[in-house]
Amino acid sequence: MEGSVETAEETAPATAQLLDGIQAAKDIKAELAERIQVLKDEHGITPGLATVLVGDDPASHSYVGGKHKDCAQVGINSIRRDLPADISQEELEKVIDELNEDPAVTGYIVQLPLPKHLDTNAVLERIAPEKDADGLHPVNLGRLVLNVSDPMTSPLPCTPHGIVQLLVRNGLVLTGKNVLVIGRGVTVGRPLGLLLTRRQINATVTLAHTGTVNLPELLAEADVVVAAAGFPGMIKAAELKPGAIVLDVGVTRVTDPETGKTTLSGDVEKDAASVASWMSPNPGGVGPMTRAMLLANVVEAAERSVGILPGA
Ligand SMILES: Nc1nc(=O)c2c([nH]1)NC[C@@H]1CN(c3ccc(C(=O)N[C@@H](CCC(=O)O)C(=O)O)cc3)C=[N+]21
Repeated sequence: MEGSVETAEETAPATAQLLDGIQAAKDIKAELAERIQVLKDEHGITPGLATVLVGDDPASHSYVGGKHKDCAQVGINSIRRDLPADISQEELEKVIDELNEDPAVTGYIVQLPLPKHLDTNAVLERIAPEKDADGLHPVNLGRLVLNVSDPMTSPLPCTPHGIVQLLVRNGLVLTGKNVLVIGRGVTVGRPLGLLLTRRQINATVTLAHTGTVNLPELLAEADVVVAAAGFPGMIKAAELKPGAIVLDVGVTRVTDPETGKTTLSGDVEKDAASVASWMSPNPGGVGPMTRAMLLANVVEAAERSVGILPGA
């Protein structure tokens, strides 16, 4: 049109900056590799992560495989305990007791979900708190509630800690911000609320869930949205406050009814990037950070065991 000068900036669609979990996880792994070298050279110990996998769910197998690859990359020994789907509670608890006693195992995880006939809470409580690499033992979650949980004393849950690291490492400050966490699960939403409201982060947190009746109003006010509900595509661009920071945590396997092909889908629609200021992709966002924080928990457990204070 005559008289109007269009610049590239005006015509190009706005796109959020990337909260790149692959890059941040790579940086964290490089830092951990150095600390692992110190543990080996100066203290004569090699950190070891064990995984307990019950049954043959393909998704669980692929996650556990990824964790062992991560360990190899940074110099952590890894130990696999793959157990039959029909294992009894008693037999599984025997394996837990063995891992608690095994000096080669610095930390370990029991891959969730467990088959329905097993008592998950009883298994998680049986893990020695100092070997709890997931940070999900009641003692460690209790320390988080009591706000005596920092890397010096006990592990933090991996996904919430990974989310905080992803924000902090990109220079994002949350003091006084309205953070909307969607999902009250024990591994993400509930502990994340506790982590974000500590003085170091100082955010104002709203924890929404399936009983929430005013999600649109909450979204319109949210400076930061963490979607960890497990409903594919539930968050759309038009619902967000312009400039919001968006973290997509949910993962759902979606099977196309026509092709039968299965893909992973996050809770956030891709077009949200046109409204958000920062957005974590899925995959490539919080998932790799969760895995990096698992490694961090194992390294920190090893450091504590020889009297080094992690983070000191
Ligand atoms: N005791 C226990 N601890 C867990 O931490 C735990 C668990 N059980 N059960 C299952 C969930 C799920 N979870 C993921 C971690 C990383 C990715 C991840 O790295 N995802 C990649 C994509 C991987 C892919 O393509 O399959 C990404 O987001 O880029 C995914 C999922 C940990 N979990």
